[in-house]
Amino acid sequence: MDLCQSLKALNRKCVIIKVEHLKVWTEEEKSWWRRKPTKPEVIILNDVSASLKTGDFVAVIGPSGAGKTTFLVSLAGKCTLPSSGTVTVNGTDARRVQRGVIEIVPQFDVFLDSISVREHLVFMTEMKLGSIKKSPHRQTLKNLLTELKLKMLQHSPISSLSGGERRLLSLAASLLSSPQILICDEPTTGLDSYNAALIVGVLKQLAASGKTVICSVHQPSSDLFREFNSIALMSEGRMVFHGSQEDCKNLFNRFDLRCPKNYNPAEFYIKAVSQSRDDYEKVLENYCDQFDEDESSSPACAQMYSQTHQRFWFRQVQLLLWRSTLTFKRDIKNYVFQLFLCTIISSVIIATCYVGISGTTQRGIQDLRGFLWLICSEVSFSVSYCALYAFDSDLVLFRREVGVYRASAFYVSRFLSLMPRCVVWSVTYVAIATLMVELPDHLLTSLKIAAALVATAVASTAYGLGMGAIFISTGIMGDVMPCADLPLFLMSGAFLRISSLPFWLYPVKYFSHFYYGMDAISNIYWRQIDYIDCPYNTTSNCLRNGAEVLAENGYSNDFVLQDGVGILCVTFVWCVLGYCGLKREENKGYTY
Ligand SMILES: Nc1ncnc2c1ncn2[C@@H]1O[C@H](COP(=O)(O)OP(=O)(O)OP(=O)(O)O)[C@@H](O)[C@H]1O
Repeated sequence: MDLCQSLKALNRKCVIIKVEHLKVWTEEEKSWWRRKPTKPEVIILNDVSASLKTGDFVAVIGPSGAGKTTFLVSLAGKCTLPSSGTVTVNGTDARRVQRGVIEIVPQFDVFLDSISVREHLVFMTEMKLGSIKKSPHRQTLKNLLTELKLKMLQHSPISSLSGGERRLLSLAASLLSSPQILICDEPTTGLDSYNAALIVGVLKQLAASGKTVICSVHQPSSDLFREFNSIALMSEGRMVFHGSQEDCKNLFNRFDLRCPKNYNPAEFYIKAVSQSRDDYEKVLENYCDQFDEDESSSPACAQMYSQTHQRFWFRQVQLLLWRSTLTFKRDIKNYVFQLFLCTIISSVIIATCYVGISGTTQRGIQDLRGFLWLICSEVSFSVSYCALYAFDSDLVLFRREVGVYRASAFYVSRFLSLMPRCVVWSVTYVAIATLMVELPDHLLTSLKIAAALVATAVASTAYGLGMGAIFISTGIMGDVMPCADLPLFLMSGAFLRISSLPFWLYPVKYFSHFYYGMDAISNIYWRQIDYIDCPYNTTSNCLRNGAEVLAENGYSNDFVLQDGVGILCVTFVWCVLGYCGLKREENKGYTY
């Protein structure tokens, strides 16, 4: 019986993952003007085959750049690079297995830092398992907090955790769904020996309980390395060896490659395949996959495991909003400061400049127009620029949480989380800025103007969020937005009579939230002005009442219906465009 046959006989366990002739590469990049290759195609994984069983606790080792992370991400079915070959989990393509069967703990943790450990885990439990009010879910969370020594830290903000504690939290979130296959990318890197041993101990227990645990490990100590019952040695994108520690030792010994006493075997194997190409080739030639082709289809392997499901869309929105509220509560000082700086100070400045103005005189018409434009533009610009960067900080988190919730739920929750700002900003502006202005029926008119500005602010938020989502990956939204703003605010009627617009530009006004906002608040004010004083000795044409002012600007007659429908349409269009931008980011896949 040759070595391969004896290995096969020894390893008759249930094969969970089967990797066959996996090849992963990056595509050649060309400059778009000269069509010359700027970056050649790079093969990252080259004809990798392996079979992983229940109870395997695999250490994936190899020199830097060997392809370990790419291999792990492919096992999890999350690799977005071009590939050929297959990765199957009990016969099903890894990319299509049920949610929660495979979980990956990436090398770099990404969390919403301002929330606490418990809040993060409650959010993940709710998203992955179901209501935290259900006793089994509460128990799962409690057990994980105890087993991973996170109980004492459960109320600490994630920002205050050490690197090791963050790793434990990442692991806890992955274990919530009780995955059959757990993949960890360098779980011990950067940890002290106590925390590294703690994590490896937990992972070993999981493997002993019948799960498959695969970890890439960077320079593991001899003690840690011994804990793994299987190793996968990679070099230059190839699987040099995969099997038990004993088999690896025997295989290397056959070629007179003996690990000296007291020498770390992991380091020895990595050194052997990195230093001598002959050794690497010899081992590679004699390495054989240890499992039969048909093992993955054995009845014992047919069970499917974890019970996770995606929550209803509305519940996802609610949970995401709950998480944003937690961040908001922690950052409340910041928001109050923003409110003071952006709104209170600027509205006080406006109020002091427009003391006592009234639209009942010819001179007052210009002042009133300027005043209305200022409050409309200040509100629109401040909320839209705030929304523009809303996804900037969240993108990495969003791409890390791909699959946990739907992109549409995330978009809607982000949009809704900005609504309080639209109300508070508009009401504060109107309340302060109109204090010294002479308005007919002051309170009622201010309330009407505030309501119109809230609606304009909602459309401006949709516009800012949409632009942010469309240009998010390029990071140029701050450059593009001012260009897009220009035609939109020219349509407001504040700088250019709408009736003077060339006919081909006329439709643009229907895309402008500035136009609808100005049209609404101008109508609210000027419709109440029945008489405008016209001095005898004036040389210019007099506007006799508010209706003439509105007509001169080119504002509408049926403003409630037109502006209401217009603002709804603009909001909807920007939301759809923004959602498409975010969906494009989601389609790029999981970031690791
Ligand atoms: N998306 C990508 N685009 C271009 N090159 C990539 C991409 N992902 C990986 N690579 C390249 O593929 C090679 C293997 O990367 P990988 O991260 O899988 O190696 P690794 O063994 O995990 O390395 P390390 O131990 O340093 O983390 C590296 O040379 C890397 O630069």
